Amino acid sequence: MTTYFNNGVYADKETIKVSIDDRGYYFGDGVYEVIKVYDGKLYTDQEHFTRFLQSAKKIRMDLPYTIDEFTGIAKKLAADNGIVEGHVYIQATRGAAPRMHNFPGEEVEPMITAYAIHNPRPLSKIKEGVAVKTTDDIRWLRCDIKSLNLLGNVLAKQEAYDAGCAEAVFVRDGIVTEGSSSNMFGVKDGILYTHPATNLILNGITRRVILQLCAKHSIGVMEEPFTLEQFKEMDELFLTSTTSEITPIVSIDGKIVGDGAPGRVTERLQQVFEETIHELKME
Ligand SMILES: Cc1ncc(COP(=O)(O)O)c(CN[C@@H]2CONC2=O)c1O
Repeated sequence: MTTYFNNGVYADKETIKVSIDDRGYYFGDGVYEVIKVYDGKLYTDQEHFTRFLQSAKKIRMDLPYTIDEFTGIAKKLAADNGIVEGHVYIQATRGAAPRMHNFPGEEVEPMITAYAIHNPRPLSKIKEGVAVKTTDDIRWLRCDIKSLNLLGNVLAKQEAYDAGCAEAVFVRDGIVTEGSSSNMFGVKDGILYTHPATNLILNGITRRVILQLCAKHSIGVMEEPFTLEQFKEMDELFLTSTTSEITPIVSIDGKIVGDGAPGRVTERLQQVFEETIHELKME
């Protein structure tokens, strides 16, 4: 599998050597993106690479390429590896230097790696829905940065898996924020609710597509905080992410959501989301 490694080197993954002094390895000092590939084409790549540069800037790291240059790297990886349905993973760390918390000298360049892999759409989960488990949101207060600092997310996801659930729902001071690797949505009386895009959540690209689709199809939206109690009383729940698309939630902490099947508004959004994928394929 060809992999992108600093300065345009495309090599077999097994041949790439990353320094043990890399700050991503020491501190999680870096940022990342996951870009979906449908029918061999990148989906919402401009939005992902815009966020990639924004995340880097938020941690005071300058990346050496433009959005279009990153898009070119991702397209080449998808093409070189013959990816039809999958995703491109890309990350940038602050580079390799002797371990010290403060930033290394300017001679140390960011270390960028990327690869493209097959990853079929989770169609059964999208159709049937998943169970989720709540957990305290004990993460730092810059969840808006798509950083490599994912220990809080990893522990939450494992806690959900240990309980036989697919995702963890973070609750901070009684308010539902997001999932360990997804955004959270609820539907009550036909109105869509989701946490506002603040420092407490990642402003997901899929989340943005959903809100655009709601505006286009006249589905009311309330981007305001809601309590876990309110979340559990919603008629429908679903989660979104690049890899999960729109996945219905059929139970939360063992409590059945609605009638236990994906809701009407959820399925409508899945339908119009599917149309955006079809439009990409027709380009
Ligand atoms: C904490 C968190 N919130 C929300 C999202 C949804 O964002 P997107 O809609 O932009 O994907 C993700 C996606 N995380 C990526 C998506 O797939 N795997 C990941 O780690 C995430 O990690």
